[in-house]
Amino acid sequence: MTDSAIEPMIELRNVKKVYDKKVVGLKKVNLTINKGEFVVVVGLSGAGKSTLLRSINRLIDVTEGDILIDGKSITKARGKKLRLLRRNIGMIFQNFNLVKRSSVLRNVLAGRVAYYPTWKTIFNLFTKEDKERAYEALKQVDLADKVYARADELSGGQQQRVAIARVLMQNPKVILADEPTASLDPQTSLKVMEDLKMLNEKHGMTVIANLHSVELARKFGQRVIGIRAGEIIYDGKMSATPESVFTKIYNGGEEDD
Ligand SMILES: Nc1ncnc2c1ncn2[C@@H]1O[C@H](COP(=O)(O)OP(=O)(O)OP(=O)(O)O)[C@@H](O)[C@H]1O
Repeated sequence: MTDSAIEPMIELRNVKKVYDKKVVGLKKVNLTINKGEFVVVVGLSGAGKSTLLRSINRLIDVTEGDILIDGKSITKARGKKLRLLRRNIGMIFQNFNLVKRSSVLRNVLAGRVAYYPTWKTIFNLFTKEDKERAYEALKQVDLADKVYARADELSGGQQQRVAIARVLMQNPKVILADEPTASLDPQTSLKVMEDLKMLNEKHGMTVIANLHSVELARKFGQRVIGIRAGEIIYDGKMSATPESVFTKIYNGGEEDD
């Protein structure tokens, strides 16, 4: 992206999250993520990485502050407005979140539910065009041959790539990936990250990924955000980030777990 094309996609303004009136998840976070960025978030367990991602699509409500998605406040949105904003945000979870007893095709089509009235999705009335799109999405993650398989017949890495095809069907502006490779082996993790990179580069989606692996963070992130105890303690271009930053984020005086 050229500098002239820099536009904010996600803006957090003084965002604070306190759980049960006592546990601090995020402390007055101010952050802007621009359109088309691939951002990795790193930090110890309990630092607040999931809280950050879950606040952005309002899986959890923040205690204070405001979050804007492409200029619109998700914090204040209700009803239809909230549904439309959420349609612009895709999620990838550590545990894939597939309907395990359903077919791969059905799972990928689920990416379109926000575009249909509920009764149509209950009766599985997806258009022929969407079924073709689902097949195309599966092709892009190299799983076209699994279209009629049951989701739970697939390996963990394949299931995560079905989740990526589902996000492709949803066609959001933003993807939030919460530890997408935590339950996968190193080689499969690499493939999943390559697919996320494809969504970013080929489809222009803005990606924020929480990662435990510094190696994967280094390889795929253009920008790195370090979080400790609910605060952003580092934010910079990956290419300009020395190893010492990671050492500090992971060994900076916080107890692990
Ligand atoms: N639902 C909840 N209720 C109460 N406290 C919570 C809840 N979710 C998270 N917390 C607390 O908020 C803080 C931040 O947790 P969060 O899950 O965001 O961290 P994380 O960096 O994503 O960690 P991990 O890598 O282990 O998922 C922690 O102290 C955690 O115990």
